[in-house]
Formats: sequence, C-alpha cells, structure tokens
Amino acid sequence: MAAIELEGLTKTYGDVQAARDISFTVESGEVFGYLGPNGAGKTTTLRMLLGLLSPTAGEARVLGADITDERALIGAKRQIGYLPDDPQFDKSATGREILEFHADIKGDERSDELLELFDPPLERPIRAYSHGNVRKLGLVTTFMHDPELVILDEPTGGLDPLMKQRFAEFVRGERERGHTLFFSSHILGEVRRLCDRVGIIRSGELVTVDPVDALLNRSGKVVRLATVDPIPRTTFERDLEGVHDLAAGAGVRTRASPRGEPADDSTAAEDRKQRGDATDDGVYREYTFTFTGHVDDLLAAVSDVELVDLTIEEAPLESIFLRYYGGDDNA
Ligand SMILES: Nc1ncnc2c1ncn2[C@@H]1O[C@H](COP(=O)(O)OP(=O)(O)OP(=O)(O)O)[C@@H](O)[C@H]1O
Repeated sequence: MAAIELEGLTKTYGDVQAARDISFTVESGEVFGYLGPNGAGKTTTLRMLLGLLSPTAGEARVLGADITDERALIGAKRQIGYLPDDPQFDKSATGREILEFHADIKGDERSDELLELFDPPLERPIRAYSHGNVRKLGLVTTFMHDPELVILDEPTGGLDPLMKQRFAEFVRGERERGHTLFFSSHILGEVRRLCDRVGIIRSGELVTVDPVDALLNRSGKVVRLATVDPIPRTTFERDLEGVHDLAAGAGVRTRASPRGEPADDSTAAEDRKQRGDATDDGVYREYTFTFTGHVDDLLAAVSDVELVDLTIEEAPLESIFLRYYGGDDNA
C-alpha cells in the first residue's frame, strides 16, 4: 500500500499558488525527499497532508486516510509522526514535561533510545532552549510512539554536524525496519545521502520525481582540474562526453596549496618563488566544468596529463534547476 498519495493537491493564498496540482505517491517503506528552495511550497504540502491546512483543490491520502476526513485522519495519525519546521512547544514547560505530555497522548515506545541518540537537555524550560535543542527534542517527540510513517519538515535545520550524522544513521536504521519517511529539505546533499526517491518542487509545482541516483546522474558533478600543461579543447569538446559550461584559465599555484592567486598576480608569484614553494614557472592551467559523463572516462581522458589538482563535487541544487528546468530558482 502507498503510504502517501497526492492527486492534484492545490493550495492558493489569494494570488499566491503555494502548491499547484501536485500528484505523486510515497510507497510504504520508502525514504522520500521533498526538495525545493525557500518558498517553493514544501511546508504548505506537508501541512495539508497532516490536515493542518485545507486544500483549495485536489485530494490526498495518508496511510489510506483521506486528509479531509477528520475522523479517518485522527485514526491514521496514531501511526504518524510529524516534525514541523518550527515545533511550538509550551515555553514554560521543561523538556521532560513535554515528553511526559506526548507520552500520555501518543504513547512511548522508545524515548530512552531516542534520548540517548539526540540528547536534548530535559530539565530546563523550553524558553531556554536553543533552536538546535528544540529540534532535538522534536525528533524525540516525533519518533517516540514508533510510528510507521514519519513526516518531517527540514529535520536537520539547526543541528550541528555530529547530530546531522546521527540523524542520518538513524534514518538508515528506520528504513531497514521498513518504516516510511517523507521529509522536506532544500539541501541536495542531505537528500542524496538519505533518500530512495526525491520529488523536486519549485514555485509551487512538482518538477520531477526521480530515484535519487537518476537525479544525480542528470544533475552531474562540478569538476575542477588544474594541470601543469594545457589540455587541448578537443579533449573536452570531442573526446569526452558530458562536459558542459567549460571555463578555462590559468593560476599560480603551489603543490601544497593548489588554489592560489591568479596568474597575473606577479607579486604573489615572485613571493612564492623567493620562498621556493612554487614549481617550475608556477603557472598552472585550470579547467572548470559540469560533468554528466562517467568518472572513469574523465580519469582516462586526463591520464597522460600531469595533474596538480582534481576535485569532483556534487552539483549545487541551483545548477540543477538551471540546467534542467530553466530560469532562476527563486520561488
Ligand atoms: N499563510 C500564508 N499566506 C500567504 N502566503 C503564504 C502563506 N503561507 C505560505 N505562503 C506562501 O506560499 C509559498 C510557499 O510557502 P511554503 O512555506 O510552503 O514554502 P517552503 O518550500 O516550505 O519554504 P521554506 O523552505 O522557506 O520553508 C510562499 O510563496 C509563501 O510566501
């Protein structure tokens, strides 16, 4: 059974179409990322699914319950966890009191394990919590009744790198247990690491739903090459498939610190030579491009070239919008 189904779901605020005719399905047991820039319509979609906003048009079901059928939705929510983008806990209550409150309402199957993992401070009142600590407490309250479907709105916002890592490991564990996670994010890297499939929303419209591998293959990588000798343009334009937006230049570099000053910065080059930390004439060739081909082919194409530096990074979300969907990404 599908965990979430949307059919033409639409929300209009006056002139603003926050979500327009959105249709997709999240399968049971899947980790699904809902990716889009600020203001794209992610929170609006999530809040409709939870029955917190009524749709202007269209329909949706979560765990089989029609989101406009209040009674059915209340029943389904026993098996749903929800982390809002800005959890509104009672500011005068302590973390422990919040947990007790949630345990009374929804039950508590695993708060001990979650507290060990996310470790929010329990004895101080919420008003003294940092943003990240509210998030950590929110993760505990979201998962403590061990729901089969969890909907999270930008779950890692405000978490430090260690907590983000713990959250990622936790999500992998939940997937192995067969639970379904649907979460919004504006960070491609996060979605890439955690999700099976991803839906991209932009200006209220669903642009694509893809397995995460397919999305990454299409979005390509950003390649930066620095070489001692020039590479003929034909290598990039004819011999190697998948090179886009090639930019070539020159830089003064040291082997220890390849990203240096521009070649025309003769003072810096002279300084380096004086210090003896530049090689040869210190001038290197730099090539930057987006690459949608195979990394093996790239490495083969430059195998005869003396490399100073090579970096291959994930394309930023913005470039995916530009390359495949046109226009800017400001929703
Ligand atoms: N109550 C409201 N009244 C009017 N417009 C709204 C309201 N809530 C949201 N919007 C507008 O709807 C659009 C979608 O907003 P939404 O909060 O769903 O985006 P989002 O993708 O969650 O953004 P973010 O990543 O910044 O949280 C935006 O243009 C926003 O300004």
